[in-house]
Amino acid sequence: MSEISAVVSAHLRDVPDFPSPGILFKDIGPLIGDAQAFAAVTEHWRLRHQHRVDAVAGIDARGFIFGGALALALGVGFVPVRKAGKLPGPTVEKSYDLEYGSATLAVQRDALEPGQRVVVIDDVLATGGTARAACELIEEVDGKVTAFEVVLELAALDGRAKLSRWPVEALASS
Ligand SMILES: O=P(O)(O)OC[C@H]1O[C@H](OP(=O)(O)OP(=O)(O)O)[C@H](O)[C@@H]1O
Ligand SMILES: Nc1ncnc2[nH]cnc12
Repeated sequence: MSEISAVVSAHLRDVPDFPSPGILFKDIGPLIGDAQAFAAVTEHWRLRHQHRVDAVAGIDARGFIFGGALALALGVGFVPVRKAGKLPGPTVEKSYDLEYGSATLAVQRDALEPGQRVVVIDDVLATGGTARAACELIEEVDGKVTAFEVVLELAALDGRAKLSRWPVEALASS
């Protein structure tokens, strides 16, 4: 196990039956509550994406926490991929299914300049529905997705199968 994988794994909390019965929820609370662990994640990604991206996109809501920190560390702008109905002005939207429900994501049409390179950030990759919708939205507003980065991958749910068009990196897997 790599050092960053061990740090992440040591700072995640399992919460059974949340938000609905049968779901084993992976809580990132302890990870972002620990300054050193949070910084280690951000620094790991900064080194991987430095000089390779023009913007960071984060997925509502937990992807905002990690993506915002990474954008600051890289010195690039941040693009929020928000739950629908929250962003003003013209948007593009996409509906999708996730492990415990369904939702719609939105991005502002003018969020990027054509061809800008974007790394998409989230906390958990489960079935992959959320991540695919987010990556497709970035492409719809003319961005180029360089990678999808996630803190934790739930490998048994095979979210990667929905993301074959983009490089996928997970800091830890369970
Ligand atoms: O791979 P999937 O099955 O699509 O699930 C992964 C998504 O589920 C969670 O988001 P949620 O919609 O619960 O939003 P939140 O961050 O606001 O809690 C998580 O933060 C991912 O975005
Ligand atoms: N099991 C899980 N834990 C945390 N976030 C999730 N998003 C989708 N499935 C999840």
